[in-house]
Amino acid sequence: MSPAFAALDPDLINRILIKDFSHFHDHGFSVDTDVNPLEGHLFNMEGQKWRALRNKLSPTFTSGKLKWMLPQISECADRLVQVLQKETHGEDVLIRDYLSRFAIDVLASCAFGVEGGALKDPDCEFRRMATKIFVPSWPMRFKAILRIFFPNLITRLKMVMIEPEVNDFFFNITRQAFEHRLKTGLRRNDFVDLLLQLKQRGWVECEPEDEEEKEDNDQEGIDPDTKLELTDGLLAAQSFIFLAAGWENTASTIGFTLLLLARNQEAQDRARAEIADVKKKYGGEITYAALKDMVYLEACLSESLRMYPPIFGMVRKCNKDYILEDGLVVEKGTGVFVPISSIQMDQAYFPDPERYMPERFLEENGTNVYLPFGAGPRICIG
Ligand code: HEM
Repeated sequence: MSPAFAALDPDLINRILIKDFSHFHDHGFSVDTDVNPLEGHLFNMEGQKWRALRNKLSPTFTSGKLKWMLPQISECADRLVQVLQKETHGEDVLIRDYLSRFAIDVLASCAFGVEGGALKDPDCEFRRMATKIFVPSWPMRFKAILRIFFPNLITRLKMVMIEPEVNDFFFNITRQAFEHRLKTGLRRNDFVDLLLQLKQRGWVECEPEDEEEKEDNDQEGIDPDTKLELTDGLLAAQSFIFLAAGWENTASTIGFTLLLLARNQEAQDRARAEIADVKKKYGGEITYAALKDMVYLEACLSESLRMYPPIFGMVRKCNKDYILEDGLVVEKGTGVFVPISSIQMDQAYFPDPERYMPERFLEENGTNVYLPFGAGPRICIG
């Protein structure tokens, strides 16, 4: 077993994630993409390869591209409302399940270009396969635990880490989507279109409005010119992480926000009034600009992410000895942990931390202790 180091001081966290990132650029999960091609995604990639892939993928996650995908997201939201109206009959329901079905339909549509169908049929094939990523079989769970304690064993023994059925399902729908679009010329304004652009040209076009969002990730020790072969396997792995990283995080964020608003009538009334006002201003339509105008609703989501961050902590592997201010050395190979939820619930940084106060986020406070999406070059890309 290897030693680990937990960073609790905000300045130190800031140095690890941003200023001295070149010592901590990897998450530290060993993967063998020949055996597990779907594991070759951005989250698992390390060093030069990660840098090269992040440079290629970051233009696919600008607000301009999100605007593109809004019609697909709105369509799923309308379906969610219809299903709730049809199935609930004014009675209590487990909203978390509906949100999970909504999120999977959005991701199926945006990341794979297919209709997930989970809102219509909770047992649809897409949802069954996606569920197996989070609730794997017992042998897969055993291997996942083995990986935590003996990461190298998994790669040395060439163990399969994703159920073959799940691997084939997601690999095939991405390949079929590529083939279909190449044959028919169909464009859907989704992630598949962007991955196809990458496959064909090697880069994704940036709208002029997206220029200022371009990431500047030329970090010390990482060569931005590393060549990366954009195979179908590598591209399918990126749709796969879009699903794996986006599904539960999105459903849980909306779920907790609804719960907190249900418990805080004043905040709920203010959010409802804002939505009604903004809808009126935009002629009853929820456009991208209208969403940007819902500042209180955004503060409600931010406060919910403070209290219940879906990812409670971040991990890093120290890739180059690092000397702390008191002279202590964090040696190369040491695991580093940043506990997001404990910092965000610390009253030194957020007074009265148990209280739901969206107002905290109405003013730009430049805090470096609010980390639900991480920070620095490896911040959540979604
Ligand atoms: C409420 C929703 C979400 C939360 C709270 C969240 C949070 C996070 C966090 C904490 C990290 C780790 C950052 C680090 O290690 O420094 C991360 C990484 C990542 N997230 Fe998200 N995420 C969310 C939604 C999404 C969505 C919708 C996508 C879809 C594309 C996504 C894709 C990723 C990817 C690919 C990474 C790895 C980035 C890299 O290593 O360069 N996330 N996310």
